[in-house]
Amino acid sequence: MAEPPLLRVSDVTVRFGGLTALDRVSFTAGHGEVLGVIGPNGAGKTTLFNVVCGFQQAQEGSLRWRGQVLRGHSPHRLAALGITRTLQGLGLFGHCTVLDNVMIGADRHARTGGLAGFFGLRRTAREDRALRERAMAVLADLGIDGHRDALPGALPYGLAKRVALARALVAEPDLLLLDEPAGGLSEQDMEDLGSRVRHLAESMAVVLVEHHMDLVMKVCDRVVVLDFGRVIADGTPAQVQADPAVTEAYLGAVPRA
Ligand SMILES: Nc1ncnc2c1ncn2[C@@H]1O[C@H](COP(=O)(O)OP(=O)(O)OP(=O)(O)O)[C@@H](O)[C@H]1O
Repeated sequence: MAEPPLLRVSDVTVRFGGLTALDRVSFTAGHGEVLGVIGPNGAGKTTLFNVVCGFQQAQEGSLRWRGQVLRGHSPHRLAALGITRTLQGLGLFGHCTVLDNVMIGADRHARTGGLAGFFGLRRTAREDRALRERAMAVLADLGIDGHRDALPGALPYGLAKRVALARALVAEPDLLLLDEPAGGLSEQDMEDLGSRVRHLAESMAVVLVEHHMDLVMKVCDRVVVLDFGRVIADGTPAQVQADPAVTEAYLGAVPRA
């Protein structure tokens, strides 16, 4: 029997009062795949990201991870499942060094997770050393190991974004969720991000919620397009670009805004 996709989102509906932010949204994300989620302002992208992360509960529908329904899905259980995320902006601890920020992301592997793991309360010296080595390896892979002792605020934005990515990668996820990773990046940083995401997809699935169309079209294997909370297209970049419903959603967004 065929393996189930890593993540299956089925008929997810989220309402805020009278407003339906997500309307029976379904899609899958599979190993080795970069899936883009796009849509005009207010289409439901952030809400969808929040549902997958467990920040937001869906009123209807389900999430399946490796074929199993996720119940009581919450953000602090994500890394243990093998799912990590970067948020819009940085989300880093300003008073912690780059290395400590990255080590915080590793609770999937540390024996003690969360804050206890972070403060080293019950982590053994050996676990701590292994975690430090893994964090340093991820920093080196992203070309920022030279900044391990810096505070994130002292780094240029593009490098600080890489720290946020390193923190998501140190837990060695099977699914990486990126919420607007290109926001605030220079052209060059965006190029680097694009090749990095392609490289990452060799060992995991990546879901990319993004406004920068060039990046999405260049990097994604498949693109899901939302409009008014509904999936209006799901296909390759070429297919969604040629889809009149997608063009209309984006053109229609101008007077709507
Ligand atoms: N907590 C909330 N309470 C009420 N309405 C909300 C809430 N969060 C989102 N919405 C509404 O749900 C809809 C979808 O919003 P969402 O932020 O998910 O869209 P988006 O595609 O991420 O938009 P953008 O591209 O502008 O970030 C919008 O109409 C928004 O105003």
